[in-house]
Amino acid sequence: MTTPPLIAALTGQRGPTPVWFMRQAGRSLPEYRELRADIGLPMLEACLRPDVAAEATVQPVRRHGVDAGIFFSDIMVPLRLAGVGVEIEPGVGPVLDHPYRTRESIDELLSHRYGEGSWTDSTGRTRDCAEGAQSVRDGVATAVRELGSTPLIGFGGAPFTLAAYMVEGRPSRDHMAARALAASDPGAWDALMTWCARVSADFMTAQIEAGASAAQLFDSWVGSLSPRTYRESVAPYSRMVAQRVAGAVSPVTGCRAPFIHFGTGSAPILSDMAEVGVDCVGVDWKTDLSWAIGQVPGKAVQGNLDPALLQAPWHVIEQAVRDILDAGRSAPGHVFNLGHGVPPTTDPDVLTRIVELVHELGDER
Ligand SMILES: Cc1c2[nH]c(c1CCC(=O)O)Cc1[nH]c(c(CCC(=O)O)c1C)Cc1[nH]c(c(CCC(=O)O)c1C)Cc1[nH]c(c(C)c1CCC(=O)O)C2
Repeated sequence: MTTPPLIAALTGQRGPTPVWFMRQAGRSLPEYRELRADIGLPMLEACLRPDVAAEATVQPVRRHGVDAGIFFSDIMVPLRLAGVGVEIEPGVGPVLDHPYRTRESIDELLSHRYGEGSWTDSTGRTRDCAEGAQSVRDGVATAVRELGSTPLIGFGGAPFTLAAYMVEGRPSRDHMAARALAASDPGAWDALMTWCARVSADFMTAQIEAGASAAQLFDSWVGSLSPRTYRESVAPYSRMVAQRVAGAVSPVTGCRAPFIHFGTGSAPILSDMAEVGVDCVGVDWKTDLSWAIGQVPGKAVQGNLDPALLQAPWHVIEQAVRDILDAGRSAPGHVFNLGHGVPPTTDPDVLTRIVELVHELGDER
């Protein structure tokens, strides 16, 4: 069986440049909006319907011809399946029943484990977390079957990004409360970050053992940290996730899942992120790709088209794609992607056209 271009690029083998898009499943697709309207479930419950998760995963692959599916779930799902009260507020993001910023609230959390306990759904019914964890595995297995030879990427949230939502209780611009806790109560911070690392690693492991061939750890909000705080208070926990996930074997490849690590605002810490134990570093749109490649020698890179350019005239997009592909050739491996997620208002035909261009030009690698 030939190695899929995504896996080849992530493992430093020569081959055509693969392309996929963060947030490719979602509101930019009319078929996704129709699917969500038909089922009428809140986001996190929709993620726990195996049929819905599989269909949402496959939709962008079917439409765009991308070289990977990413499992349709959310970084908040493992928290929900550990019994944490959290919802996704449309247009806002994750909102928790209460913040976790005292030692008492964090100690109470430690008794919760991924797939244990219960939660209450939108109809008021008490749901079993173990049933939800099985839905994740079933959704991955269904998506893998429907994807055929196209690999599936499993994912999770990095400990800092999860902890930032938990301490703040909702989205925050600067994560001040989370950063204050790390500085003022290292014991509470260690307990919270260790818990987030374990819950997210268990979620990613479940996806790999159900058939995902690669894995991505999203540290979306890592850009609010100083390099010193990242190295001292965050990197050790991201390393815990990478080490735990490295022990998972995909039944599709028979191997561990190549590990991609992405964050936004990460230029000052790119080399530190690479050192937590990754095969590939995702580069945000604010960072010059050639410079980034120099920061992470020996690693594949992923990215990094500015999502804002998706609104630009085609000649602007084409030149940017060419520049990124040219820069990517100097890395051991390059996966073409955006420098963050697909904006919900994106014209999906533009994404399809970018895939065609990358496939046309990327063969010259
Ligand atoms: C920070 C973060 C979250 N979730 C995620 C991150 C890291 C990626 C990133 O930085 O964008 C990860 C994520 N969330 C989702 C995916 C599935 C893959 C994909 O979308 O392609 C992935 C990989 C589904 C989703 N997760 C969410 C959507 C939008 C839900 C919808 O409107 O249908 C999707 C497709 C909801 C969500 N979930 C979260 C946010 C900020 C939002 C947006 C809220 C909004 O603007 O309405 C938390």
